[in-house]
Amino acid sequence: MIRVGVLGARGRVGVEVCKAVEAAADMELVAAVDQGDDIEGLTGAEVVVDFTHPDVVMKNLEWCISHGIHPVVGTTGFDEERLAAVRGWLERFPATNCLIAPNFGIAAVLMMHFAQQAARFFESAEIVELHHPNKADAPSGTARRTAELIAEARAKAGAAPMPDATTTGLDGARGADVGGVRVHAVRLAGLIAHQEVLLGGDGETLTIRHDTMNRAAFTPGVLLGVRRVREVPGLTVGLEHLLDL
Ligand SMILES: NC(=O)C1=CN([C@@H]2O[C@H](COP(=O)(O)OP(=O)(O)OC[C@H]3O[C@@H](n4cnc5c(N)ncnc54)[C@H](OP(=O)(O)O)[C@@H]3O)[C@@H](O)[C@H]2O)C=CC1
Ligand SMILES: O=C(O)C1=N[C@H](C(=O)O)C[C@H](O)C1
Repeated sequence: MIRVGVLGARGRVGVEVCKAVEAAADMELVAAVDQGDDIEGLTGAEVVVDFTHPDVVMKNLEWCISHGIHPVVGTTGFDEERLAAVRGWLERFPATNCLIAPNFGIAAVLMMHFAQQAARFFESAEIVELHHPNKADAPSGTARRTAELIAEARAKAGAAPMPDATTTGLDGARGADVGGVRVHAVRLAGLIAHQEVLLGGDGETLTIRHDTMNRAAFTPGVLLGVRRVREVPGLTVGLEHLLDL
């Protein structure tokens, strides 16, 4: 039995993660911790799943790693500086590993993978992410990661800058620039989590769309991470590394 703790246990995703861990035959939910609870309650867990908030996740990770607990992290807001800090903590505690995934949905991981594969065949690529209005961050971690993957694929292929003759207009109208890829964030009541990757070329376009219908959709990926994190040394970023893509 894997002893699992959950941070953000009363949150939208945390609730689903607790249910999934409790239903898994090879796991035991030993601690469910949320805002105002004592993090020391996680002592005794082998793996901790974190779905909290970008403002608190770094403190949580430092605590878990320094206590020899392997974190599986869904919380977003990671940039290179944050990832470097996590790598530094893991170097000090080399028996501890960490998985950070901007999206634990299997279909979302495939969407990112397909976008990366397609990127080099098109002149233009833009991303539209659409989420519920209670989301803390913009753009989404998924959109930011997708843009990075597209930018990497374009650079590797020696692609020219994307055509864009815009010189005037309202600030923000062209979205955020992530490595040269424009990312547009929609926040709309009724939505959960969705993304379109728009690719355009000579006389044709390709749209890759992903839709999350409920938050239980993240749990098979989270359980996979919990099962595998102890075997994958150091820091792993992205669930794709645990899938045979
Ligand atoms: N990687 C993935 O597949 C996915 C990632 N996410 C990301 O996960 C994060 C959480 O999303 P979501 O569940 O919608 O958010 P919620 O706000 O619904 O849940 C977060 C929970 O964490 C609690 N919390 C805040 N600070 C702490 C703390 N220091 N210790 C313990 N608990 C704390 C919050 O309490 P309170 O409300 O009182 O502050 C809340 O109950 C976001 O960054 C989101 O982008 C979401 C979906 C999928
Ligand atoms: O906050 C959310 O809801 C989600 N956050 C993650 C992100 O920022 O990419 C994953 C998914 O989009 C849902």
